[in-house]
Amino acid sequence: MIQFGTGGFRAIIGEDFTRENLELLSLALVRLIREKGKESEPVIIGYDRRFLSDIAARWIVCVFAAEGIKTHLVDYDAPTPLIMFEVMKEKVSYGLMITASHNPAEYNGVKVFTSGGRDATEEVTDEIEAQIARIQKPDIKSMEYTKALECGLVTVINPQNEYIDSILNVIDRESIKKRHLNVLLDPMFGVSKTTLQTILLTCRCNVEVIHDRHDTLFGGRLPAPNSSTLTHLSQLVVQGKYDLGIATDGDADRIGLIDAAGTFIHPNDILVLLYYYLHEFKGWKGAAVRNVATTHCLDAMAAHFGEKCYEVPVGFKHISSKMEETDALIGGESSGGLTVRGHIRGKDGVYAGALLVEMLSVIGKPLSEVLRDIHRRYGSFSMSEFDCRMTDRHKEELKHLLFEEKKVPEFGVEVDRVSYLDGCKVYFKNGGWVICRFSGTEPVLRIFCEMASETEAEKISLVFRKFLNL
Ligand SMILES: O=P(O)(O)OC[C@H]1O[C@H](O)[C@H](O)[C@@H](O)[C@@H]1O
Repeated sequence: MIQFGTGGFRAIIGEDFTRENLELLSLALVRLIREKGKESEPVIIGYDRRFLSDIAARWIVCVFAAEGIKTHLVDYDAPTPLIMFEVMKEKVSYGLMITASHNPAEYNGVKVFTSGGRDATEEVTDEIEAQIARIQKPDIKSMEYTKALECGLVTVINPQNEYIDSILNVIDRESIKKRHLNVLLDPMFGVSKTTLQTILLTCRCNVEVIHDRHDTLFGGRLPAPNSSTLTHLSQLVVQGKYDLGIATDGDADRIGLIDAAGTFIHPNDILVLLYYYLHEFKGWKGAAVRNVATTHCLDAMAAHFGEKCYEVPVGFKHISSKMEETDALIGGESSGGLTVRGHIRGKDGVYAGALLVEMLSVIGKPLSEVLRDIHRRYGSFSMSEFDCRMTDRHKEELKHLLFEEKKVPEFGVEVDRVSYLDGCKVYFKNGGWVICRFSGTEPVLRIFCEMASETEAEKISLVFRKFLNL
């Protein structure tokens, strides 16, 4: 079955990530493209380093070719944001990326992009799902790959230089050059190495890279940059006296950061630091957009700047839409994805990495010190994150309790309101909050809580867990 979640269609290889399903999805998109009258435009296709990604890309372009729709194939493992960039640059309506992003190695998937280089909205993915439901299997045709190339239905393209230059053109290269920073890059066996290393080397940083061989098992780790997966990077940053450690997830749209002291800088803090830097140092004005599970420190900062901060459900497509609607300066999520106005509408770990190096060069202070100043000024915010794997049956039981009976526990803190925008989020009168939601990318339930201190956040999270017997 093909079902789109928070970030595209993701499934276990051989279970639902199969040739048959990918061909179905391709034909569904072909039909949608015809319905929208966009059949004269090429579709941009890219893939990452996961098992079967390159082969899957060929299955897909061959279906498009058989239907007479042209595709432009980036025929090497590339970052997701590079494919989004190409969709934006070529001013086409659709693009596809074969990736399951940060999911475990047994997964693969497809992300769909639309005009401007952004994740397809739910409306678009619903339309694709509806098209899929109407397709009979014998309808599917496929052209031989070499033939598709010969008749110009598939064109192999390489937009890497333009993507790299688009980032180099907006960052402050001269300030970075002056600092001669030592950066340790961890692509987590994924796809950021060439682009991010080239950008940083152009800015005269000394860049060393770890975990860069092609390993479809991602070295046995989850290709998601978080405090537990980046322990090796953190040790090496300290041992090698690097100024910064930068990690990106499997398809390089998310970022993880380790400071010179080996401390993991949470994506919430990355967002806050960047918003502060862009607004106060670069003079780039505008609102911030965050999802329901991201720090409210952004709200406090935005209020102080006389700007707005908008809240949306989890999923970068919602961030992109809100940024478009409000012309916001920055948008991001606590899961490590962010983008800035003027670049692609989707999240970009490569661009975020370059901006963070610029920020470090310009501010010239350790990030932990800048964060301390920020918290002194805008208040103290501490987040506790809890993930729990669950079966479909257990999920249904909890859904009933939370969303039909609408029950929440007694937290012992005054409640301001409860929202069901995405999951169940309880806002407290003291500015803290707790959210309980089912992931749209993995079979897990997430409970995130933000309070003024870590102890309080843990305490509230525990109340929710006990209430749900987790
Ligand atoms: O919490 P989840 O539903 O698993 O989503 C976690 C993240 O997954 C993907 O990376 C999406 O692109 C993000 O927008 C989302 O924040």
